[in-house]
Amino acid sequence: MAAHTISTAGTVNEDLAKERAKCNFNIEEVTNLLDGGKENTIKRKNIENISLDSGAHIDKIPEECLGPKERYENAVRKSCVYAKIVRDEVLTMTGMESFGSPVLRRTSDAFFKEISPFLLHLGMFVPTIMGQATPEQQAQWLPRALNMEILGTYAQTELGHGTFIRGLETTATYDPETEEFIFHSPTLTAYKWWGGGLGKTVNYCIVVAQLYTKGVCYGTHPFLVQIRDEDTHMPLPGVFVGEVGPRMGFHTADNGYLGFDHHRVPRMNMLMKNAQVLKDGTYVKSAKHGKLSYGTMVFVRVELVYEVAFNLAKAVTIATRYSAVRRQCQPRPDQPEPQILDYVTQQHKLFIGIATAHALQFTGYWLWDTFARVIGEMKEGKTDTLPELHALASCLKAVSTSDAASLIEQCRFACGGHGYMASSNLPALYTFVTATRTYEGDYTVLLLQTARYLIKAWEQAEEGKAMTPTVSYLVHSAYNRKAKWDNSCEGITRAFYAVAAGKIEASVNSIRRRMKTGLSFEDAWELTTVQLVAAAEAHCRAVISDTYWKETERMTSSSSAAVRSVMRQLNELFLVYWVLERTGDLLMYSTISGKDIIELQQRYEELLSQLRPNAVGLVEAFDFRDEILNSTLGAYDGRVYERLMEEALKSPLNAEPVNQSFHQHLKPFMQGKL
Ligand SMILES: CCCCCCCC/C=C\CCCCCCCCCCCCCCCC(=O)SCCNC(=O)CCNC(=O)[C@H](O)C(C)(C)COP(=O)(O)OP(=O)(O)OC[C@H]1O[C@@H](n2cnc3c(N)ncnc32)[C@H](O)[C@@H]1OP(=O)(O)O
Ligand SMILES: Cc1cc2nc3c(=O)[nH]c(=O)nc-3n(C[C@H](O)[C@H](O)[C@H](O)COP(=O)(O)OP(=O)(O)OC[C@H]3O[C@@H](n4cnc5c(N)ncnc54)[C@H](O)[C@@H]3O)c2cc1C
Repeated sequence: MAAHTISTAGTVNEDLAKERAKCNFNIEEVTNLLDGGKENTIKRKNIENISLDSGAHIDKIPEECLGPKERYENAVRKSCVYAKIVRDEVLTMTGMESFGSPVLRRTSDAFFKEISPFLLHLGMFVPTIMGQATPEQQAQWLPRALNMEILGTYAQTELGHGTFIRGLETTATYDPETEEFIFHSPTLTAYKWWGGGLGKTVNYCIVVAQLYTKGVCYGTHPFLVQIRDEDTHMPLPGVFVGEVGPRMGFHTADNGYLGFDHHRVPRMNMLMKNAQVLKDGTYVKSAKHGKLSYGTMVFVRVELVYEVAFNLAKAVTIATRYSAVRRQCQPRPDQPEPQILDYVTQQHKLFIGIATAHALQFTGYWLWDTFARVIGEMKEGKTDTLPELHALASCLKAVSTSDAASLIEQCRFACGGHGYMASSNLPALYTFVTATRTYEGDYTVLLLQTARYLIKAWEQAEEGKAMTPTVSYLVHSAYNRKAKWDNSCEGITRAFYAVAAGKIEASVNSIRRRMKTGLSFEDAWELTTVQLVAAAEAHCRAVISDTYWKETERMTSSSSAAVRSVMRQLNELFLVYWVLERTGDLLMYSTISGKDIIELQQRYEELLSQLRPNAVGLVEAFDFRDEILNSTLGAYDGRVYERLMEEALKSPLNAEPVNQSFHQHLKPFMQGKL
C-alpha cells in the first residue's frame, strides 16, 4: 500500500464539478443528436447496461501488465464472455439488426483495452460472405458464422504484397477431376501475413488467391477456406499457420501468417456471387464491374470513418476532463495555479479534437448512407456510381484515419507525463488508431486512387460532360479560378472547393506539360504524385467541411438555441482552424487577404474562449461510461491521482517488496561479487 493513499471513492473532483455547473447547454440534447435521436440513446444505454452491469469485463490485473501469451488468452476469454452476453441477452432483446452495430462495437471497448481476436470475424469475414457469396452459399455458411460456431478472418495481404492486390502470389488451381481448388504458396513471399485472429483463434478464413483454371489465370478471387479442424483446432494437412510476433499495437489480435502446400478445397468454396468456376472448369464472370471483389475493403473503409471518430471522441474526453482537474504553473503572482484547460494553447490542442470528432462522425454517417444507396443501386444492376463511392471512401478513409491518429497523439501530449501512462488509455488508443492509416489501404495509395478519379473528372468537366455530385464543383471552377473570399461557413467551404479545383488543375497541367516532353502518361503521373496526393487531400477536406457544415445546420434545425449555438461555434472553429492551416493555398486560389487572415486568427481565439466554459459539457455529451473510456485520467469523478496510484499498485512488480533480481544480479553486481 502506498503511504499517501487516501480513499476518496464516491467523491467527485471539485474542479470537474464546477465545470459541469458552468455548461450553458443541455448535454443530453447533444447526446441525443450524436446518437441520432433520443430513442437511440435509450437503446444504447440499455445495451450498455445489459453488457456491463454484471462486471464481467473487469480485469484483476491490467491487461498491459500481462505477458503476450496471457494477454491473448485473457482476450479470448473475454471475447467469449462478451459474445455470450451479446448472443443470449442483447440480441434476444434487440433482434439481429444490432449484430455488428456501432453500439456493440462501442460497448466492446469495456472488455478490450485493445482489440478482440474476434474483430476480423465480425468486421470482415461475415461481411465478405454477405457481400461476395451467392444466396445458396450464404444459406450454408452465414447461420454458423453469425452464431459463431465457426470463426473466420480475412487473409489477403502477403509477406511480399499488401497494396498491390494483383501481385498476390497464392494460387488456387482448379482440378476438374476432384472438383476442388488446390491452394498453394509457391514462395516465401506468398505467405499470407497480418490476418487478425489468424494466428491462433480462427478455423476458417477468406483467402484471396490467383485463380487458375484450364491453364489460364483469371486474377485474384475470394475463397472460404477451412484451415483448422473444427474439433481439435489443429491446422489441417498442407496448412502452415501461426502468429506474426510482437507489433506496435494490436497485441491481442493474434495477427497471423498462413501458407499452403497443395491444400485442397471444394469448388463450391469459391465465393461465387461475382464469378464462377463450373464443374468442368469453365470460368464465368457475372459481375458488371471488374472490382466488385474488392467490395469488403470499400465497406470497411466506410466504417473506419466513424470508427476513428469514436476513438478520437474517447481521447478528447479523457484529455479534456484531465485538463479541468490538472493545475500547473503560476502565470499571475499571488494567484492559485490555473487549471491547464485555461491555457489558450491547451484549448487550441483540444477543441479541434472535439470538433473533428463531430466532423468525422457526421461525415462517416453521410458516407454510410451514400454506400447504402450505391449498394442498393448495384442490386438493380447499376454500377456507374461505384467509382465515385470508391474515390470518396478512399480519400475519407485516408484523411480521417490520419487526422484522428494525429489528434489522439495531441491529446496524449496535452496530458503531459501522465498521458504516457498505459492506464491513461491514450497510448493504446494511439497505437490502435495509427494502424488504421495503414491497414485497409495505405494513406498515400488511397489518396492516389481518389486522384485518378479527380483527374478524369477534370477532363470530363473540360469536355462539358455531366458530373457526379461530389465533383460537380469542378464545372464552375473552370470559369472561376480565384474564389471570392467570404468568411461565412458557406464561403469558407466554397473556398476549400476552389483550392481543390486549383490543385487538380495544377496536377493536370503538370502531367500534360511532362507528356509534351515525351514522357509516357505513367511517368508523367509518377512525377506529379506529390501534387496529386495534395489535390486529393484538398478535395477530401472540402467534402468533410461541406458535410460537417450542412449536417450541423440540418441536425440542429429543431434544437434549443443554446445547443444550436454551441454546435455552430464548434463547426465554425473547425472551418477557421483549417483556413489558418491552409492560408498559403487560400492566398493562391481565393481572394483572401492578409487582413482577412488576421481577422480570422482573432475570430479563432474568440471561439476558443467562447467554447471554454462548455468544453467539459461537450465531451460529456459523447456519454462514455467509465468502463468504455478505461482511463485513470478521464473517469467521470476526476479522481485522477487516486486512480493513477490505484492502478500502479496493481502492477505485478509491486506484489513483493524485493524482486528476486536483486539477489540474483543487483546485489552481486553492486557488491563487486559478479
Ligand atoms: C454474436 C456476438 C458478437 C459479439 C461481439 C461483438 C464485438 C464487436 C461488435 C461489432 C464489430 C463490428 C466491426 C466494426 C468495426 C470497424 C472497424 C473495422 C476494423 C477492421 C479491422 C481491419 C483490419 C485490416 C484488414 C485489412 O487490412 S485487409 C487488406 C486490405 N488491403 C488493402 O486495402 C489493399 C489496398 N489496395 C487496393 O485497394 C488496390 O490494390 C488498389 C491500390 C486500389 C489498386 O488495385 P488494382 O491494381 O487492382 O487497381 P488499379 O489498376 O490501380 O485500378 C483499376 C481501376 O479500378 C479502380 N478500383 C480500384 N479499387 C477499386 C474498388 N475497391 N472499387 C471500385 N473501383 C476500384 C481504380 O480506381 C481504377 O479505376 P480507373 O477508372 O482509374 O481505371
Ligand atoms: C495492424 C494491421 C492489421 C492488418 N490486418 C490485416 C488483415 O486482417 N488482413 C489482411 O489481409 N491484411 C491486413 N493488414 C495488412 C494491410 O492491409 C497492409 O499492410 C496495407 O494494405 C498496406 O500494404 P503494405 O503493407 O503492402 O504496404 P506497402 O504497399 O509496401 O507500403 C509501403 C510504402 O510504400 C508506399 N507505396 C506503395 N505503393 C505505392 C504506390 N503505388 N505509389 C506510391 N507509394 C506507394 C506506401 O505509401 C508506403 O509508404 C493489416 C496491417 C496492419 C498494420
